[in-house]
Amino acid sequence: MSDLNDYLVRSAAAISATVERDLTSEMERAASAVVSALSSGKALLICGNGGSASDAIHIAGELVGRFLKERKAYNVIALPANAAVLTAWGNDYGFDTVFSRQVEAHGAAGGVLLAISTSGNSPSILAAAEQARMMDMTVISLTGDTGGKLKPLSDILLNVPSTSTPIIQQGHLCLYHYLCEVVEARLSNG
Ligand SMILES: O=C(CO)[C@@H](O)[C@H](O)[C@H](O)[C@H](O)COP(=O)(O)O
Repeated sequence: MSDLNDYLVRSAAAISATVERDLTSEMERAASAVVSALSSGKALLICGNGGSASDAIHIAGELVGRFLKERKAYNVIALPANAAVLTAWGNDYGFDTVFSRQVEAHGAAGGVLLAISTSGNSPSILAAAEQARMMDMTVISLTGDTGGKLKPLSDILLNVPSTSTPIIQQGHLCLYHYLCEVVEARLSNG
């Protein structure tokens, strides 16, 4: 088998393992929390580092703009997208609180934080989840196999059964595209 096909087989295996884990009920709870927040004027805030920062921005693009349907804009903010806040706060106070500071700014009780971390152990993500919990927000986490230190800070854990960062990220893409589809369908039919 070529290296490419081997990579594709390993990627598909992680998706199959996610099917076997059966995250159906967790995904239903996640979609309900997001629909409830957005329909009551609360924000969905999303954070992640590196590739997961790109994922956060990707999700905000789908939900502020459009995914599959023409409909109103939704109140969704990708916290890694604000370079001025990241650099000012990170430079002056340290990187670990760059997302928690923004949760404090934009979050509210009844809102949702979607925390994306393949390891589940990134300090900036843990601090954001702690801040969201303090503010009575729902914390939905996209992680790798164990959920790491983020698991006990999460109300809903969507964990892809792999320990490879890029392969976990590929699983996250499937999960959050599905979440966008369900949220958009429910909000635009409501
Ligand atoms: O995209 C990749 C690897 O695929 C990297 O940029 C990766 O996201 C970074 O190393 C992150 O800092 C990893 O953080 P986390 O997923 O463990 O929270």
